[in-house]
Amino acid sequence: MKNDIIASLKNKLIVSCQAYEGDPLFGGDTMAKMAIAAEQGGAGGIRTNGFEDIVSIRKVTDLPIIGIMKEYYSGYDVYITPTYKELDVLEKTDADIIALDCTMRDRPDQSNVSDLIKYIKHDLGKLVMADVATLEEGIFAAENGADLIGTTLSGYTNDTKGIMEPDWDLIKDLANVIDVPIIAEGRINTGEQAAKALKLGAHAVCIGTAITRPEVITENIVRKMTQ
Ligand SMILES: CC(=O)N[C@H](C=O)[C@@H](O)[C@H](O)[C@H](O)COP(=O)(O)O
Repeated sequence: MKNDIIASLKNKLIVSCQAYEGDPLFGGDTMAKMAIAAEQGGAGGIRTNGFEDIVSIRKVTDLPIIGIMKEYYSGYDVYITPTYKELDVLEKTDADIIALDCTMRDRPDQSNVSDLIKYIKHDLGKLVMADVATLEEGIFAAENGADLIGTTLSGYTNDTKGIMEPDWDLIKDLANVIDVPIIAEGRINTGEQAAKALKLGAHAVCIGTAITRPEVITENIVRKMTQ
């Protein structure tokens, strides 16, 4: 069953359906509609944030769901499923896969990546997607049992800040070095880029902003029109 879920994602597009409080599309109802639209368009999986959105999306699709819970703790940079507290919320959902920050940065509850991965796999019985920013973090997460490795955090840590394109080198290096399937994620905005990620060895591609954040898509177009 678990292997089937991973196999079903091969060469597929995962659409990240996320909106924050204050965003025009915020809410479980709109995120569920986004997920339906993604499925109609041929997506093979959904990534989404928080209890309400996961539950709302599960009601409308059988596609594999990657669930995260973003929580911001003062004094800490880790915010994608940072502590056991968020895992205990995600446990109550039907997300198939739980994604979490697997960088080496300090976590608010002093937990560590290795124990968190074990907890998700063995105690919660769910698949683990490790969101990383570097090759070393990807290798560490794979060695510690992660089922999928995502390039999600490249460009968003002190070490990797300033990368504006998808991190092609990271996608390629992870795919070459690690047996665990790689999800190419972060700043992939076109079909051509998604196809390139697969060619570099990614198992699947996850796209958010370019599909599900119309305010950002609009802003980018308007900016180009006024340049
Ligand atoms: C760094 C971070 O917090 N990434 C988040 C992870 O869930 C989301 O905000 C991104 O939208 C997602 O990774 C997809 O990336 P993009 O939106 O670039 O296609």
